[in-house]
Amino acid sequence: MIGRLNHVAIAVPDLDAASAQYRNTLGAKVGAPQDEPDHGVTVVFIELPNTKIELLYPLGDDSPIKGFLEKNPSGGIHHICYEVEDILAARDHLKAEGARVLGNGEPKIGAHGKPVLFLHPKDFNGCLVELEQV
Ligand SMILES: C[C@@H](C(=O)O)C(=O)SCCNC(=O)CCNC(=O)[C@H](O)C(C)(C)COP(=O)(O)OP(=O)(O)OC[C@H]1O[C@@H](n2cnc3c(N)ncnc32)[C@H](O)[C@@H]1OP(=O)(O)O
Ligand SMILES: [Co+2]
Repeated sequence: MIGRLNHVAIAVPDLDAASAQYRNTLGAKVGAPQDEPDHGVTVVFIELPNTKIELLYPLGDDSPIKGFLEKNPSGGIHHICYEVEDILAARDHLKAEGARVLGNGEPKIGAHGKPVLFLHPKDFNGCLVELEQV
C-alpha cells in the first residue's frame, strides 16, 4: 500500500538558521519558507535527488509541533511521509487494522496541494507517519 518516501520532516528551533545550514553547510537546494495555516506550521522544503526534507517551525498558538519542540528544544525528526495512491482506501484499511488516524479522519490538503493524513506515533513504533496521496 505505501509507496515512495515523500519526505522526512525535521522540527527546528530556528528556521532561518536551519535553512542556511542546509543551503551553505550541506550544499542542498533549499526552497522559500511557506506558511501552512491549516497545519499550524511554516515549512521549508529541501530537494534531494531521491526525496525531500521538510523543515518545520510552529505557526500560530496551537501548533501541533509546539509540544514536540518543548520536549526537543534543539529540534528533531518529527515525521516521515509515505506516498499512497488512494488515501481514503489507505485510511479505511489502517482503521480496520486498528491504527489511529489523527484529527477528524478526513484528509487535509498538504504542502504540495495533495491530500494528507497523519497516523498516531504510538501505533507506529514511536514514529509519526504522514500519508500523502500522489
Ligand atoms: C504541511 C504538512 C505536509 O507535509 O504537507 C505537514 O507535515 S504538517 C506537520 C505538523 N502536523 C502534524 O504533526 C499533525 C499530526 N500531529 C498531531 O496530531 C500531534 O502532533 C500528535 C502526534 C497527536 C502529538 O500531539 P501532542 O504533542 O499534543 O501530544 P502529546 O504531547 O500528548 O504526545 C503524545 C505522545 O506522543 C509523543 N509524540 C508527540 N509528537 C511526536 C512525534 N512527532 N513523533 C513521535 N512521538 C511523538 C509524545 O512524546 C507523547 O509520548 P509520551 O507520552 O511517551 O511522552
Ligand atoms: Co509533512
